[in-house]
Amino acid sequence: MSSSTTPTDRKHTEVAVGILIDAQGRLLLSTRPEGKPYAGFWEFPGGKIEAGESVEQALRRELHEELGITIAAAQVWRVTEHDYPHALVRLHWCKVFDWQGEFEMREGQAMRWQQLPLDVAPVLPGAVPVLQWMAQERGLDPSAAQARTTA
Ligand SMILES: Nc1nc2c([nH]c(=O)n2[C@H]2C[C@H](O)[C@@H](COP(=O)(O)OP(=O)(O)OP(=O)(O)O)O2)c(=O)[nH]1
Repeated sequence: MSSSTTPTDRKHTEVAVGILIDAQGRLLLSTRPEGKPYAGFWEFPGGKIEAGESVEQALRRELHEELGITIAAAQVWRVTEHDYPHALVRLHWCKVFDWQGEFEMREGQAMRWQQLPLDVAPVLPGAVPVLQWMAQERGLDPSAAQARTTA
């Protein structure tokens, strides 16, 4: 019998992620703040779901904390998983079309509104499938969703 830890032994970290889409169909990406794993990588805004929170509540809290905006209703669109060395994450992706307030980068992150294919890189690996689905929805080649350059 092996006592090693198999991937199924790891507990998922539940994460709420917002795909903010503006009137021109652009997507909001921001950089991961210093001090976090993958600092400087581009990601969609969001964060860990706390005990007792729904995905929507967690997303509303995180976007307020990180960006200073208040979102209207948000429904889960897709759920994905990614196994990082630092955590096994389950990502609950919500498209968000309505929000109130002015954007403020409260964690010192950079932010860009992006069309596909992106012109920022590198992107957090756990966000790649979602970029491919978004590209597919727009009739673009999914493999070209990310920037060709490496930043
Ligand atoms: N926000 C966000 N997280 C993502 C994306 N893709 C992806 O794999 N993740 C992963 C990275 C992290 O392991 C996890 C989010 O955790 P986090 O550390 O950013 O969350 P948090 O702000 O609540 O962190 P904390 O400092 O409060 O602990 O989800 C994405 O596009 N956006």
